[in-house]
Amino acid sequence: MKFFIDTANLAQIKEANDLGILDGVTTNPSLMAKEGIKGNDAILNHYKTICELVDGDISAEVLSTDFESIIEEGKKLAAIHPNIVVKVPMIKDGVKAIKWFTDNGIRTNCTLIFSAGQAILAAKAGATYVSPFLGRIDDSGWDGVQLIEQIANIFAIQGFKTEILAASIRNANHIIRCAEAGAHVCTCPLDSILGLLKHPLTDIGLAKFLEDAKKM
Ligand SMILES: O=P(O)(O)OC[C@H]1O[C@](O)(CO)[C@@H](O)[C@@H]1O
Repeated sequence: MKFFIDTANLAQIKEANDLGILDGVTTNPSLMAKEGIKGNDAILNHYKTICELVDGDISAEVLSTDFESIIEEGKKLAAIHPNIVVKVPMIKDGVKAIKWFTDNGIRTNCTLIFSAGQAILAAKAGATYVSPFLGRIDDSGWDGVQLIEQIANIFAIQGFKTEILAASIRNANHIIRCAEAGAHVCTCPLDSILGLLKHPLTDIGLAKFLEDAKKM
C-alpha cells in the first residue's frame, strides 16, 4: 500500500518525506486555504514547490465544474510537473473530463467518492485513482471501510486498473483497516501516520533494554 500525506503544509510534507515512506501528496482547496495560499499564481507555485520536495504523485485539484473549464484548468495543473495528478470532482462533467484526460495521457484522481456506483463510473472513465472519503462517511454514521472493501471487490472482479485512494483518514486505525480492506493508497494527516509508530509496550520494552544495557 502507498502512503500519501494529506496536507498543503510544507513542514509536515518534509517531515513525512524524511521518514522515507512517502509516495505522494494530496491537497484540496480547504487544505490550501488553511496554509494561506491565495490566488492562482500562488496555488500553482505551491504545487511546484511540493513537486520539488516529494518524488511521487501530487494531486492538484481543479476548481471548475464545467467540462471546458475543467479541461483548461487541468491542462495548466498537469503542465506544472510530470508527477501532477489532476483531481476532478465526481460530477457529470467531471466524469467526461476524466475520460478526456485519460485519452490525452493526463492522470486523474476522482475526488468526493461516497458510493460504489461513483467509483465504477470514475474507473470506467479511466481515472488513475478514486478517492472514497471514509472519515466523512464514518462521521455520518455509516461505515467508510465497508465502502473501500466493496470497491476493492468490484475492481478486482472487473479487472479495473484504477487504484483506490482512501481519503478523509482520521486516525492510525483507519490506515490499518484500509490496508486490510484492499486500499492501494491511504492519504493521511501526519498525525495518523505517526500514530502507527505508537505502542506502549514498545516504549516500556525500549526503556527496559536501555536500562539493562547499562549493566552490560
Ligand atoms: O474529511 P476531510 O478530513 O476534510 O478529508 C477530505 C479528503 O479529501 C481529499 O481532498 C481527497 O483527496 C483529501 O485531501 C482529504 O483526505
